[in-house]
Amino acid sequence: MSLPKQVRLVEVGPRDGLQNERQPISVADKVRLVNDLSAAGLSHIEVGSFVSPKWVPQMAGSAEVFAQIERKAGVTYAALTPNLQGLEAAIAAGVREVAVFAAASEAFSQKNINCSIAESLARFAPLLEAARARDIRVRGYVSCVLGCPYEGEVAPGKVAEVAGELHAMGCYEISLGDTIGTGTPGKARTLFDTVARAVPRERLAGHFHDTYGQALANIYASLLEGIAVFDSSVAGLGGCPYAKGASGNVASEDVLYLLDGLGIHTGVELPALIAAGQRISEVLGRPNGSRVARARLAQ
Ligand SMILES: CC(C)(COP(=O)([O-])OP(=O)([O-])OC[C@H]1O[C@@H](n2cnc3c(N)ncnc32)[C@H](O)[C@@H]1OP(=O)([O-])[O-])[C@@H](O)C(=O)NCCC(=O)NCCSC(=O)C[C@@](C)(O)CC(=O)[O-]
Repeated sequence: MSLPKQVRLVEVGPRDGLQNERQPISVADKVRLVNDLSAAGLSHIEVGSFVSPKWVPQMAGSAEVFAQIERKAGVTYAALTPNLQGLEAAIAAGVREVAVFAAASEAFSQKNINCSIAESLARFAPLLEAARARDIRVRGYVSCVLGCPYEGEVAPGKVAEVAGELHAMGCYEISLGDTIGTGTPGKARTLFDTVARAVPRERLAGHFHDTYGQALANIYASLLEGIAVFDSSVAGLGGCPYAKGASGNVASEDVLYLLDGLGIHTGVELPALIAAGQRISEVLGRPNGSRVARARLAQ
């Protein structure tokens, strides 16, 4: 299969990137990050989550962040919602696109959202129905697609089953999450090849964490499978609070450098993205997790 000419980057830094941070991050800093990202040309930004504040305290101020961001035309500002309560809160905050999140591993599902995979899908059904009635788009995630921190290997067929159900329920796109970053390129290809039998390829996205340094290789392998949507996190921020050892998502700057090098259009400007990542890294007092940013900033 030939490489896609265009890729949509879904920036998950403000949500997946910051959700695990224990130190307080001001609403102003979160708003600045989102605005910096849209200014860099990102057209799809996950701004926050409407989940239980007891489970993920860092996302508690998401409504305030949504109230204060500058909304650029043509940019999707999305939020994670685990249930109807989250959807209602998101709608009240002016959100027009939400994401539900399931897993391909029972143990991870229990740890992350306190229910089985089947219960989570049953919980998402009324959410999708309510969202459809109010013209809210819903994206779906499947976690642990290339390994689970509690169960180990995960069968591609199980991922296909969960992804297929989310798609059948009405999720317009399914993002496959290598939550703990254990995937390798051959496995990523087999995964997409398998899941594409249940969900059309153009409805699939890749969400790779870089824990084992395989994320860019996995993205390249996925491009070869015809996947043209990738989630990434500026400065490589983040990790899931319910996946011990999950480091940040692959850095958006590094993915952009790869795609620019392949001549694949994204609409995102590397210098502005590097500046956004460096700024939030300084706010957090962390080294910048993007290799490309570090190299460019050292020049
Ligand atoms: C799903 C629940 C709520 C179940 O949690 P539960 O305790 O089973 O829920 P419950 O329905 O029994 O409610 C318990 C309390 O939570 C409240 N509650 C209930 N729902 C909400 C809501 N939406 N917003 C705010 N509050 C809520 C509810 O009102 C109640 O409050 P109380 O009466 O005790 O004061 C909980 O487990 C939860 O919030 N989990 C979120 C976990 C999370 O956000 N994980 C990180 C995101 S997933 C991820 O990072 C992976 C991904 C997507 O990036 C892809 C990848 O890399 O794999």
